[in-house]
Amino acid sequence: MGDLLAQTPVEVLTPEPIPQVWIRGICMDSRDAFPGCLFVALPGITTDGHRFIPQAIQNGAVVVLGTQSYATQSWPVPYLQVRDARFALAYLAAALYGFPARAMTIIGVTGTDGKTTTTNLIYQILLAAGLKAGMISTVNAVIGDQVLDTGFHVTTPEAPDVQRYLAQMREAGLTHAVLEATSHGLAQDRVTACEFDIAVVTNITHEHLDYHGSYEAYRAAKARLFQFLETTLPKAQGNPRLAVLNREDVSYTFLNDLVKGPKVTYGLQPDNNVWAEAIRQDAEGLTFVVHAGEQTFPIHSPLVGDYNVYNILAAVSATLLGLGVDSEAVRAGVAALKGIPGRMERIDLGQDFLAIVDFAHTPNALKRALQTVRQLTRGRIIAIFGSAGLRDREKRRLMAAESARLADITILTAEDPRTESLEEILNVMVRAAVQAGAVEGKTVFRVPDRGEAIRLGVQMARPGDVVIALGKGHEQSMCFGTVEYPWDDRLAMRAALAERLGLTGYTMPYLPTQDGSFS
Ligand SMILES: CC(=O)N[C@H]1[C@@H](OP(=O)(O)OP(=O)(O)OC[C@H]2O[C@@H](n3ccc(=O)[nH]c3=O)[C@H](O)[C@@H]2O)O[C@H](CO)[C@@H](O)[C@@H]1O[C@H](C)C(=O)N[C@@H](C)C(=O)N[C@H](CCC(=O)O)C(=O)O
Ligand SMILES: Nc1ncnc2c1ncn2[C@@H]1O[C@H](COP(=O)(O)OP(=O)(O)OP(=O)(O)O)[C@@H](O)[C@H]1O
Repeated sequence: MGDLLAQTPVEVLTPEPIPQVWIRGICMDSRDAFPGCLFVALPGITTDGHRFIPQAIQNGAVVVLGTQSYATQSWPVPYLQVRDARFALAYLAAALYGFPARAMTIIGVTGTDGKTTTTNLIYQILLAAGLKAGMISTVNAVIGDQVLDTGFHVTTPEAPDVQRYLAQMREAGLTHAVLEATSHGLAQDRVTACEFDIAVVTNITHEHLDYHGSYEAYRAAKARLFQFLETTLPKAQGNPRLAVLNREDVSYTFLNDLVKGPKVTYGLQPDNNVWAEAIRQDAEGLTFVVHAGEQTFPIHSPLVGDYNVYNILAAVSATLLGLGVDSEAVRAGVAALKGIPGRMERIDLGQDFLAIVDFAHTPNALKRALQTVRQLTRGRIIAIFGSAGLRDREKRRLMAAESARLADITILTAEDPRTESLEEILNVMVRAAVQAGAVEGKTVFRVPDRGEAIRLGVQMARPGDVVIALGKGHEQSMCFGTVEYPWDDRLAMRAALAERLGLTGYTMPYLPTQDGSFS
């Protein structure tokens, strides 16, 4: 334990000498504690990990680390007091795995919307350049040939998992890793000690203000990714240190002032290091000309949504300018990303209108998604979405109002209400839609059951319309109360389309709202 701590900047406040205990692993949840582990007690939002020290010891923890005063602790195993348990957890996990990030080039991607897409674009470009790359993103972690499911709801895994994935990548001989870093992940030190070489921001708009308290605090959490660039240690393979900033985003001035080291900007204007012109969007995707430093080349992406131009420019900045990847590999990598599950994913059972499932769950993403589908149709847009319980409350109003302005018909429904009242969430949203000009029963509808809502949207569709279900994307469950029910918007959309078309073999997934047991 002492050897491990000596490799980290963690300061132990307990006056006794650090015990020479061999630890077999680190755990932060007493329920997962195992013989020989170090238990890190985290002060949480709902409870406090210190309360579970007895259970962790019972399950086999041989050392405990926490922030409560050592003077008040009396346990049969050593207790180490530190100032910041999450910071200590991250560094100790990195040390336990031999600081895997130091052996690789690490690219971090943060932002409100577009992280997964940009992470995947960078990953594909690295592969096209012949580099051995891995990736940790919302949808999965890819380590060589292995694809690991990172869970339903957490995008950036906990620090011990991040370090374990990185160690697996190093062992598999990978040289590059792309990490999606959420604001929660950054604020909770899940990616601290990841030795970032390149930091990329997509945009910083409105999201998670419930957790962070204010836009400024949310932005500060995202900015940590750029601060990490300053602390990355020299690597044998060199440090391609670079900050990649979106000059056309509201975060730009703040981040530009903060970043003192090398940086590049991207955007649509020619005053950027990387910029785009001659953008064309059709059903086949996006085509445009990229200017990157001294180079100019055409690019085609099968992705739908003009906001993806920004995601692609961010990926070009990180790879071509940051890592010296050539433009052919950039073009091949961008072309290789055909789509991401649940992002502008088309569901086609032969109907005469477009049916789409998208993951937009912020006001900005919803706006961009609806603007995109407007370009794909001369018909009407029927938008179906809700807003999660126990998460940012302010965005409910903003999203409903945005849809009232941009869609022809808005159907408001359940989206992970958790322990909040679904009825109250919908009341707030309907009110905001009406204030923005929608008419209840005519252009805005309240349908608590998500399957019914999708069914209604599909039934209302006329030839040439777009029916778009937003907010759940690739996700595989929906939370009512404290129970996760299996749910997939894509299955629900297929079932609703099949009903309309008279096809058999498709079933609407069950949700508790279907029998009125949860409203
Ligand atoms: C809101 C939030 O960020 N919650 C995180 C937070 O939980 P918390 O503070 O409520 O923890 P707590 O329940 O009070 O427990 C405190 C400590 O006691 C421990 N405990 C608890 C019970 C017990 O019996 N034994 C025990 O040891 C817990 O493991 C924890 O270490 O600390 C936990 C431990 O680090 C995280 O797992 C948990 O993430 C939960 C799973 C979560 O839902 N997070 C979401 C909001 C999240 O992180 N999302 C982001 C953003 C996604 C996006 O941008 O779209 C993400 O990166 O996925
Ligand atoms: N650059 C962008 N600007 C605005 N909206 C975007 C952008 N890129 C993607 N989106 C929208 O955001 C949705 C989610 O995209 P993506 O998964 O790439 O973002 P994310 O930041 O990883 O989201 P999350 O943090 O929730 O995992 C997409 O379905 C699309 O509607």
